[in-house]
Amino acid sequence: LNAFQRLFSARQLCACRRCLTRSPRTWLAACVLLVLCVHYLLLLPRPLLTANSDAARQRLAGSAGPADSRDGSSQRGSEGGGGNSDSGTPPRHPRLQFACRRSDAPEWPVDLGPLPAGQLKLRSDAKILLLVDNENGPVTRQLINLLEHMRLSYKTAPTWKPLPHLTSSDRGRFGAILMDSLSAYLNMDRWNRGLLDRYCRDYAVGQVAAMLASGGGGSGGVRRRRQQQRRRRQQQKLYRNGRLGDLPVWASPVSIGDLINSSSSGSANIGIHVSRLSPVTRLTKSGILAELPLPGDTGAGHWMTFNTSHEGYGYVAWFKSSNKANGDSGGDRLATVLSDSGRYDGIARVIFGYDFSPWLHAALLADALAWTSRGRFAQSLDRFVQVDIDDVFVGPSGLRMLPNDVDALVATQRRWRSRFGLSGFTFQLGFSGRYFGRGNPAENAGDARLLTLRRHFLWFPHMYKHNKPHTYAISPHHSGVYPVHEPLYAAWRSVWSINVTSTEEYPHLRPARRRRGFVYNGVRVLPRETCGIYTHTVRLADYPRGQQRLRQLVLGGELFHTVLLHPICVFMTHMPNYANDRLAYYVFDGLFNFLTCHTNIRLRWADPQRLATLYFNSAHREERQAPLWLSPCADPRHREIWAGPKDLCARLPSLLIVGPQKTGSTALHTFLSLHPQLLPSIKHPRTFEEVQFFTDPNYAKGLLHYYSYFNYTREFTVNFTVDPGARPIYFEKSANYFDQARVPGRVKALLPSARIVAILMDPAQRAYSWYQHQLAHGDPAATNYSFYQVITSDDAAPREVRQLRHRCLRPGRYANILKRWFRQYRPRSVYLVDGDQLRNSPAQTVHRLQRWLGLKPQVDYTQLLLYNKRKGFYCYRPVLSDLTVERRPRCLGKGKGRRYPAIDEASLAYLRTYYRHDNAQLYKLLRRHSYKPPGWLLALQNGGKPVA
Ligand SMILES: Nc1ncnc2c1ncn2[C@@H]1O[C@H](COP(=O)(O)OS(=O)(=O)O)[C@@H](OP(=O)(O)O)[C@H]1O
Repeated sequence: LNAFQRLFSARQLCACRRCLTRSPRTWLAACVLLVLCVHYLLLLPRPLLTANSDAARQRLAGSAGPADSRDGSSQRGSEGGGGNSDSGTPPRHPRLQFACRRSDAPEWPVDLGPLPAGQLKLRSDAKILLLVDNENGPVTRQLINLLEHMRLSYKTAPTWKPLPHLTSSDRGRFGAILMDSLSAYLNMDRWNRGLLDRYCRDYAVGQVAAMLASGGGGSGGVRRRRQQQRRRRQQQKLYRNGRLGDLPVWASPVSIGDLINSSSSGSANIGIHVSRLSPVTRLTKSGILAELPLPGDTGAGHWMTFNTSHEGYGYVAWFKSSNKANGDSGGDRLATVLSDSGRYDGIARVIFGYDFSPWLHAALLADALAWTSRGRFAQSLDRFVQVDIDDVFVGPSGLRMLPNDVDALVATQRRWRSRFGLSGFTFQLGFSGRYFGRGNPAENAGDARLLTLRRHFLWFPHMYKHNKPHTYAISPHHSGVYPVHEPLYAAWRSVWSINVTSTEEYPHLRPARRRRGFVYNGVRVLPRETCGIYTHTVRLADYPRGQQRLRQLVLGGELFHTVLLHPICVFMTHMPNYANDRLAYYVFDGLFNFLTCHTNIRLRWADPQRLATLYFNSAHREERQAPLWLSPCADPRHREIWAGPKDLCARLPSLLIVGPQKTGSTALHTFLSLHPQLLPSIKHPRTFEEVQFFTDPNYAKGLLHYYSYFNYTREFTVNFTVDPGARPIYFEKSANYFDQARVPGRVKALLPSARIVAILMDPAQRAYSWYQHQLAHGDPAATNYSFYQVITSDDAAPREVRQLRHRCLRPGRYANILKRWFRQYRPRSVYLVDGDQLRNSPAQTVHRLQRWLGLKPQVDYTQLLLYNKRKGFYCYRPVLSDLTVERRPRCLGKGKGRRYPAIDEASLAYLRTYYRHDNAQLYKLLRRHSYKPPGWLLALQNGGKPVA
């Protein structure tokens, strides 16, 4: 009836009724017409007729093809009602087709038993321990990528080395153990394996591991080859009888090619069946049949399949070749993902027989982590999706939206709301008024239609004349959003009260998994994701590097991963994606269909205000911080859009003395300042020579704040005539940079080619010096507790004592801290000063440093630094602007080089033990990177005897 009503207008229908009542001949004609219609309807494709039947529902829900063609036809109706009836053209946009199938395999036994109970005393910020056999291997990279996507914190440790500390103060540090290679775990040395298993049992921590048929890939390098050989040997040892070490599981590799060939009807009937009953599946829809080859599969060919008869094990996913269909004997089923509820040895496990490149394994990995951790690492099933359309009026004539495209926009909103549960879904349109009505007549009609239907959408001001304020605004990155265009944020707040926006890191995008939101100047900035379509992607046939790429991106690729693993996704699309081939519908319909077919994800929509509240209040609390300030100097496009002072790039420091505290950093800073080419930062009234920009709360003050420390005229410093080729080097010293975890990344982002100087002195002496410093400042913890009491205090001690202990001990763990810096800077950009040498022979120390910095001219520090008997330290002779040197040396302030009793024996002994492991690590680290270890470290490694 609906179809009839659509085919004929109301007037035609009434006329028809009048005819029917008048003549019997018309009655006859009507009957013939009716018979023809019935006949036609019976010939219609079955899914339409049996939409409620089970089979049809599967096909409709799963296959974007038939479902969408139905939707397409109804949408066609609505589009036709608006624009297409004008032109009479059929819908132009392509549809993304894929098979959505349900498993019909008999269910495999499942482990319904409870997970083992342990003490469950985990630290509240429990991490995942990622045990890797191949640090740079593809599986490790995949795992790290997925963990970053899920924002789960992790610690990587090699399987063949001693395990990291698993507990701290009676609490477990790790909530799950993830491994790139089960065979490496099974071949671990007995002590490590015992320790790990014991930890897992005691703290009810599960294990998730991959077991590859090939034993892990990788090529090149002698070391790499040796590792491969080792792995191969491990595998061979493991397969002697096919049993996986001491687990009651047998494994055998299987080739997908062979499986497909052996199937009677080709690849169509080969797939991975996901259990309907397994307790592991959560994000992944149970009972699906994922077709092979799986989208996202990098195609290594061989899968590892498992077999077990132990009742504690359950099959999460398996192959079943169709030529043995309905094989209730179970002989043709080959498990690819296996779960172990822990009834065998008290440890819950999930084992994967392939890497994590296929989307199914990415989803099952998230499920496995949630299951083995009893929900600790479980994400919500809600996924909020917002779609922005940039520059709705901007585009060359011939590519812009027509009235029917605008109607399709409204119809799509409605369809997504009802079909995908995106209740209230509304497109956000970027208003760029300057370009309104700049197309051909049909396109101008499209622009007009957009305005007529304006209330169907949300709008944000964008680009030219931001005269449509709304509480959500997109940063116009053309005018310099990145790092953050500070005046723009200020204007948003003060003029339009805008407090939410989203942004990309223009012009260098980070991969989706690394994008983070931030709050700046009261504006909450959500990270924006890319969905593979841009202004220039207009037609599917012309999609860059082939349409197959876009297909893969949606069906299990990066875009699928983005929504699968991120609770909140803001996508930026562009006006031409909704005209022409309407690629936006191709992408999002395909994506939503694929997600609803294969996962239990609940698609949601919220307006930007709510979205920002959700994002910053719950899921990403830690992101309520300042943005990461990137250098506007590194890229010409950045420099072009930088709206701040033009000499910023020349003035940003290229040398940083990072501490740690109490190692002589002030002395080094003062001595370096004597050099005419080195220009220190302006003094701060409270922190003196220290800028402390990269630590909180100063970091939030922004780039201009940092710049202000270096914005002075040359007269401020000594006006030497230096080598004409030499340029001034701005530098700063902040001793608290060294051990703050966020600082190396922040420094690298803003000063990518800076040189870093750190001073290493005996950590025991450093800890004691800090205690004396606090004592001199009247710190109650230092006043009321002895040094020994402070450093040996435990978690039951008063808060201020624990804090002091922390500040005494933590910066001395040099190896761990230096590794953080080495992750950002190559060792050749990091100079390490021996603290004892700086104190006892500063001239030689600074000479070496000025050579490393390549300074011209070289300054003779033996003339400038003189030992002062009264002070017991070296003092300096200031250099005057007329190149003369002051006669009377000046010493550092009374807070540097204090007089206090020597450290007591008991404290020293305690600290020697405390730092033993760290010092050994430091020694190795320095050797590995070809540094000469400082004298005190050599002496300690030499059993306390000084080394010549
Ligand atoms: N020439 C000279 N003059 C004075 N002091 C010197 C000098 N060379 C090294 N030292 C040692 O520097 C220690 C202070 O370190 P910092 O400047 O890094 O301290 S701070 O973190 O900036 O507060 C300071 O620590 P204390 O002896 O505990 O006061 C000194 O041991």
